[in-house]
Amino acid sequence: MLLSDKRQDYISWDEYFMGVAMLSSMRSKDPNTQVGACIVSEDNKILSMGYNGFPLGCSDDAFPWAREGEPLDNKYLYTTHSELNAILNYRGGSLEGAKLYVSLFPCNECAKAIIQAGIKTIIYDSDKYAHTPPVIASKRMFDAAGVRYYKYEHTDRDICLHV
Ligand SMILES: O=c1[nH]c(=O)n([C@H]2C[C@H](O)[C@@H](COP(=O)(O)O)O2)cc1CO
Ligand SMILES: [Zn+2]
Repeated sequence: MLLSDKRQDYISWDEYFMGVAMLSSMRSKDPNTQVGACIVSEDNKILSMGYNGFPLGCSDDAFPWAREGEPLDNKYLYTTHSELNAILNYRGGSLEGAKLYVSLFPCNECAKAIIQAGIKTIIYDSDKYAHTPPVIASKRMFDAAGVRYYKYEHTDRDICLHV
């Protein structure tokens, strides 16, 4: 038998892909909630990434990032969610059978896109809106459609980037 000299403290697949999702979230201009997503093939290849932001051409300086106020004067009508951005950013064909790593549990609108895109597994971190109708509806649809979801398990490892 050959003795392997490989490193033992390499990061797991889940740490790797959730790390990429978290890094993507750092691109978000949303002052309150930054969300990142990373779509991965069944054989662990990264297919796409996304974060929450305004659509192309809609300047972060012209559109509002406020949470409150009149519907036309706050962010909710204008933001594209990280999961939808990750799906739309993929130009390579089918996402059938793919996995989605996301830093916040997907809302109902993203759930519809996720299901229709053929994504079959969700690995999420925060579920801070679990009690709200969009997330309750989302879980109801995932359960009906056979989309599996499980919470990311944090490890003790600190992953630092010094750039
Ligand atoms: O699944 C999601 N994905 C996603 O990208 N978002 C974005 C939209 C908003 O920019 C922000 C939520 O804002 P807030 O927490 O201030 O309500 O996160 C929100 C959700 C809701 O679950
Ligand atoms: Zn959403």
